[in-house]
Amino acid sequence: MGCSCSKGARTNDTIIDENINNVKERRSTPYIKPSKKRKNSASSRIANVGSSSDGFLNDNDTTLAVLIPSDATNSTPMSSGEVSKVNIERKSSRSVFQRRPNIETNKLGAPQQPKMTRITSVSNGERGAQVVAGWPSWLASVAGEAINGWIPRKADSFEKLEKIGQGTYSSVYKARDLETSQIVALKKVRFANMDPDSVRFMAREIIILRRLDHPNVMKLEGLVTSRVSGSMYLIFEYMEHDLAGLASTPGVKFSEAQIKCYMKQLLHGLEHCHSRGVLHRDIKGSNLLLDHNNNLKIGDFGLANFYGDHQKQPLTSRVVTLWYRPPELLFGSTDYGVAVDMWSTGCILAELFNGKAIMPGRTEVEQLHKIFKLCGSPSEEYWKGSKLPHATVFKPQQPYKRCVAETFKSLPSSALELVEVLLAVEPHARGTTALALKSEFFTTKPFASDPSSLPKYQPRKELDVKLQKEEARRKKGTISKENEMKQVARESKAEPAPDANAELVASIQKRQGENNQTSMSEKFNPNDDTALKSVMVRGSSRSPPRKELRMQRSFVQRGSAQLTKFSNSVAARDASHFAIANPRWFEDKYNNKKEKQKDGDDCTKDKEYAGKKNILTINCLCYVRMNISGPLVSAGENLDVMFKEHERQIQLSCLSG
Ligand SMILES: Nc1ncnc2c1ncn2[C@@H]1O[C@H](COP(=O)(O)OP(=O)(O)OP(=O)(O)O)[C@@H](O)[C@H]1O
Repeated sequence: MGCSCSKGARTNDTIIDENINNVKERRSTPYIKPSKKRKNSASSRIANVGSSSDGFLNDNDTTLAVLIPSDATNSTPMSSGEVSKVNIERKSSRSVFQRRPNIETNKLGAPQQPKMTRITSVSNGERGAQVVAGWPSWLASVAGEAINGWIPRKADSFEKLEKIGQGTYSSVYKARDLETSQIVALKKVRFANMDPDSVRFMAREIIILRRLDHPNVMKLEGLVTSRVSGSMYLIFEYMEHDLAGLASTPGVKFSEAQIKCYMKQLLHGLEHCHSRGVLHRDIKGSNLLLDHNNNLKIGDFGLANFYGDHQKQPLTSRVVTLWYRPPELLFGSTDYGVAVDMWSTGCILAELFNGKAIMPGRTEVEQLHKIFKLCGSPSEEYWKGSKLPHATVFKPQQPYKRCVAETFKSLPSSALELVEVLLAVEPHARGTTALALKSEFFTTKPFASDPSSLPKYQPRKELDVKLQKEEARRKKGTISKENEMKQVARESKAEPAPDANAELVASIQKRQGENNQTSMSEKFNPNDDTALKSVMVRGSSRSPPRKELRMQRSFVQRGSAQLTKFSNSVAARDASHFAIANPRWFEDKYNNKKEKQKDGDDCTKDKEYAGKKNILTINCLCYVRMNISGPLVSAGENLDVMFKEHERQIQLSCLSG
């Protein structure tokens, strides 16, 4: 899915056709008029309760309509030719409450890859109906498809209990559904001035979530929105844990059967996503949520997108958290498939046995180096056949030898075998979820445990929130040194590197590069506190070494031309300081036509989103310094020398810190 400002001359009607032809409505609950109450589903109830005391209703939410996923009972499939017509015609009479036709199937009954879905404006008639249903017009006009067929739930039918997570563009609250007494998670999405691009971005997440229906995929239960406040809540089942948090809990050690249990669920969930034409593109432990019975659900579809043969637009390569990012994305591939999720899955499998992340790179260059050192460099044929934008720059003069088996010799052989497959440097060799599920890892003893037979763990979310608050206070300098050390000791040992964090700096640099072809040394003043402030190396509380930026700076000077082309920097949370210190980035971010044309809409949106991730994410408990790096040599220079030098610089800067 791209966005409505994408290329091509397709009409809205065509777009609606595609969407309707390919969307399977997950809800089977018939639409119930708001005056009726339903008893069984959190998502299909309409409350009539008064205001909650926690302010949930205080920001104009008293006027909110509560949104309820709905379906009409009439769902007769129709030919694609009919769909558009009927859809357009029906919208006035049946408005938004019609059930969506099922996803198309091929002759064998297998679901066909959905065509690329575009978020698009709906017509006035449909929008009008959506507004009547309780949706704010700003939402209906931009994200009609995302809300189509659903009606709002009222905010006052939920009692907010506490904040349990802070995402990049969202806050997540634990809340009680007052109609069912069920505990749910409410993900509040903010929109800056109801900015259409961010609304579309959120809409893509909703459309994707609505297309998925599997026990191992987080289910979107419904939506709550405000006519006026510019925020919206996604309702999810409440999950007590996430895999990264659990794995890093002191005293928690997973057995082989337990790891199999989690991996099996992850692969089943992914299999479902892939079969529906969805790539997750951010598989990592913290996005794998677990309920109290150890049922795993893949969450956070904020970076997910559709893929497949129909996918004509390039996808962005700037997705997936760095530690879990496959080499083809680091090479700049914009035409990729399920293999990206398979790579991340391989990283998680090895990590669960290893007890810590296996390739914790801090820059994209370092990440690639770690990949080459562990998994070997790609074959000659791969390089020859590769049209990847950055491949020639990164081709080492001497191939790197693979040493996965030596590195993970302590793993059970069937696990190692699967790791070997999933961490193949060449994407086609990673196989599919189905193949992985048939591997010996799952078919030999000890078999995967039943989730409910696993130990029940103490919920950690509340603790995590406390830790985040402490961390925030610490950053403000209000926590004593002693407490700080305690804090560091509690930090997760396998906390991933900042999310898709190259994008922010890349965007900044790109924009700066386009406007001002000067070297980065002028852009990053090593004495500038905005770039250096509050930097903490993971697991250490020492202050940021200024040297690093200086060294990186001189590095950059050599390769500045390349750097403006594709910065591979890894910015930590502190990128936010930099971003904030560069307001022009904000001004430019939606106006850079050049970038849009070049990268396609998906790329642009994802970069913007990833940029936002850097700005807003504060839930990670670990911090790394901002490394300004990237392709530091011009094509033709010796890559091995570059890697060595890069590593030396990082080591030096760590030592000098
Ligand atoms: N259903 C849920 N139950 C409990 N906690 C949840 C649930 N969904 C999300 N969370 C928590 O809220 C936090 C943010 O959620 P999510 O990852 O969906 O948002 P995001 O803005 O995309 O975040 P990120 O920047 O980490 O990718 C996570 O740390 C997660 O643990």
